[in-house]
Amino acid sequence: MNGLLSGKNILIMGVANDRSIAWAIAQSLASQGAAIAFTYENERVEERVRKLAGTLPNTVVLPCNVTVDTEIDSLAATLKEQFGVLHGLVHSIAFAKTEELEGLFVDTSRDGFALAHDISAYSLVAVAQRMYPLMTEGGSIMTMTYLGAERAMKNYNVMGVAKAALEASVRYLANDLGQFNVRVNAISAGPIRTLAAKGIKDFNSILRSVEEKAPMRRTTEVAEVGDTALFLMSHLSRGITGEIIFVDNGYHIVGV
Ligand SMILES: NC(=O)c1ccc[n+]([C@@H]2O[C@H](COP(=O)([O-])OP(=O)(O)OC[C@H]3O[C@@H](n4cnc5c(N)ncnc54)[C@H](O)[C@@H]3O)[C@@H](O)[C@H]2O)c1
Repeated sequence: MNGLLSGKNILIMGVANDRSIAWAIAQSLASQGAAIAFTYENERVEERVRKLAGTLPNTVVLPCNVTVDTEIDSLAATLKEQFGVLHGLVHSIAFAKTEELEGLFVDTSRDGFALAHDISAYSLVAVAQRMYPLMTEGGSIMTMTYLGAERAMKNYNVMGVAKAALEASVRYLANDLGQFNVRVNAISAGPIRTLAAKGIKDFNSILRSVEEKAPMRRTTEVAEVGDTALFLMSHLSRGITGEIIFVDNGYHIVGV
């Protein structure tokens, strides 16, 4: 097959089920010929991830809980063995305690703040650190963020602060890794009903407000994010790094 990503090896982290944004990204990348390595967080999701990966050609499935450095080390070693060269990394991982995603941000606990930042922001740095040395032919790294990084949004709370750290990390990583021909960007997606979104209180009212106010008058479809990820992973975006690209049907540009 001669696609935009033929001959490219891409690591996708963050598939939990067929609603995961990472899964939509995988489908877009596979449609253009990418060979994909998937990771799963733990045994609870392993079976589901293996089943999904099995529906695409050229895939491998490996474990990686991003809070454990040794698991990221083993992942890098296995990828080096299996792929030799890596061309892309998709980071689509976040977590905060449910109780921190409602009520007031001012009530955030020390533990909850640290955990949300560890999994949702630091993990990008931890993974990029071990993967860029495998990108010997140049590479593209991307992560997933949300408007709550820039605006104080009801119930998003500590996750918004973690996303702000993630977006700043994108810029610092981009500045570091450009010299190795590695680009680092983020997609800021509009709200999409996924497992992670279930944790956010009143998610339905957020979707309704987007339908009313977004210039395109509709919510974000997961395939729209997948196709932008395809652009970011391909040579078509070779001049873009350190950028946050909104895929939200224009919602973020609208005032009252
Ligand atoms: N759904 C939305 O509305 C929306 C909007 C903008 C950004 N995002 C972001 O998109 C990304 C993907 O979320 P999603 O909506 O597809 O939900 P999802 O629940 O399908 O994906 C979240 C993933 O994070 C993984 N994860 C959590 N803790 C982990 C750990 N310790 N180690 C390894 N993996 C871990 C989970 O296994 C899961 O695969 C997240 O960063 C999320 O914040 C989501």
